[in-house]
Amino acid sequence: MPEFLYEIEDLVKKYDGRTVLEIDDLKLEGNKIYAILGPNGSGKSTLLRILNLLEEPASGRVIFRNIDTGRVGEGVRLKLRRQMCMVFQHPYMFNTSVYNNVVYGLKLRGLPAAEIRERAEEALSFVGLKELSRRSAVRLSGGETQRVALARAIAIRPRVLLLDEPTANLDPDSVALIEELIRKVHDELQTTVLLVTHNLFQARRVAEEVLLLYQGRLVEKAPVEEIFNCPRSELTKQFVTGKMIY
Ligand SMILES: Nc1ncnc2c1ncn2[C@@H]1O[C@H](COP(=O)(O)OP(=O)(O)OP(=O)(O)O)[C@@H](O)[C@H]1O
Repeated sequence: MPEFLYEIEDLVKKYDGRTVLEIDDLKLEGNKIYAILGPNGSGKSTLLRILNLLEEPASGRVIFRNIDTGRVGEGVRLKLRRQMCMVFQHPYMFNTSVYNNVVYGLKLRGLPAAEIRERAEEALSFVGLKELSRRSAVRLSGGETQRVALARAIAIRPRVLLLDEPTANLDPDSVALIEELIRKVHDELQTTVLLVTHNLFQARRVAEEVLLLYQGRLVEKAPVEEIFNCPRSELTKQFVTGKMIY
């Protein structure tokens, strides 16, 4: 087992020549829940996409489980990507049943039919939606849609779950349910979770460690209690106390 799940070294990401992310050193452990916080445009989603190997940095290294992802071919990269799963704020649902949406990634991976069925049923039970399996996935509430997206991700049994604002625009009950599921995925399936959120309270409730980004830089990375109670950086202090204007 590698000591770190991810190691980032001297990473620079640019869009149209403009640097949007610059992280010198970041190490993430396996089997933890991390929240990624920061103002709009601070690079949270970009960091998530880079960790998901969806995008490559302009320079620097992204090491996943001791493998330098910039030095491998497409085949290995795909294998690494299949250990990760990203869930978006507005997950895309195929216009078919909930069940068919959950089995999609499993079919893509060519798993045997019996295992596909077993995993899909297990995942739908996990998120408490077994009774909705035959329903149309495009006619669900926002909270149900997120739970189907989580079931679809869980069925793949990823090592890392990357969540980009999964509860934005949900009502408080749905938010509570999704947060409970995030913890359950971590506790019962030993999945590492990286959660991008604007909700400071959510970070406090769910995360074990917090990363604060500001203008593309990693300002602070610390256990959740430290970030909220005794942050080292003045910027973090301003951010968590709501005094940062942005
Ligand atoms: N595909 C792209 N092309 C050009 N610029 C981009 C692209 N994606 C992001 N950016 C820019 O990169 C910077 C970081 O964006 P990013 O979406 O990662 O921030 P964020 O912290 O997730 O923001 P938010 O909280 O608003 O979602 C922003 O200035 C954004 O405009």
